[in-house]
Amino acid sequence: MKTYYLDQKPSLINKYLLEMRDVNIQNDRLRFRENIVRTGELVAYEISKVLKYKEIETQTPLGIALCRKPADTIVLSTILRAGLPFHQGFLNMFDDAENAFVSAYREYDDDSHTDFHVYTEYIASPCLDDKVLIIADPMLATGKSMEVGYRALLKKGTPKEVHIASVIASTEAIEYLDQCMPDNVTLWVASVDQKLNEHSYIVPGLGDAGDLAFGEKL
Ligand SMILES: O=P(O)(O)OC[C@H]1O[C@H](OP(=O)(O)OP(=O)(O)O)[C@H](O)[C@@H]1O
Ligand SMILES: O=c1cc[nH]c(=O)[nH]1
Ligand SMILES: [Mg+2]
Repeated sequence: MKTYYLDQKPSLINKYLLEMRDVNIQNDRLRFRENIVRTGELVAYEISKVLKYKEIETQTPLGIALCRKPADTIVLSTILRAGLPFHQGFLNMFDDAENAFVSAYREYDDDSHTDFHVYTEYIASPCLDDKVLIIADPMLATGKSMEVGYRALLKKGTPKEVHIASVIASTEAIEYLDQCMPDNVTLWVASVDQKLNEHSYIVPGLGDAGDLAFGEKL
């Protein structure tokens, strides 16, 4: 699985990551969501550089200009709920894309909140046959939500190319996805952290992305 690490080069992604991680800044929910949106926009721009384009002659007021646009239909998909602002960032850039939504949630096996299974309940997706599928989820901790979401989406068709995008991924999640995803999948991560804690949260990470964006859930 080809993987791009986007914080390795200087860009504003680094500043947005700092603000999302900082315990004194991240509790401003409006800023937290906006930083995820903005990171989504920048990751989408990076992905846009590897897509195929077709040439189109377009009429300007003064003549014909040869322009280009993405050749394939793009489907933006996300995993509810933390994925919503990240998805919005992608949609700001790929404004005429089709869209898909999958829910995934952890169900812990006991009160210690260590072992869990990931279930998916809801899916709304267009046909994915021969399209470019981008799956955006800000956090890849164990990688299981992404795997479950990806498998649920594949019931809606066979994309020609798949891009997985995340804000923070653990090394474990990258290794996990590397062994369970096929060759036509490319991973784009803003940043990588080495550790997971006993609850499978990324350390240092940023905490719970869904709660920071939308508030705590029961
Ligand atoms: O790689 P994993 O170990 O599967 O963990 C990552 C998942 O955790 C977060 O969602 P969460 O389960 O917190 O749900 P939420 O979006 O409703 O907060 C995140 O958005 C991923 O979907
Ligand atoms: O670190 C993590 C792991 C799962 N979900 C999150 O929001 N953060
Ligand atoms: Mg959460």
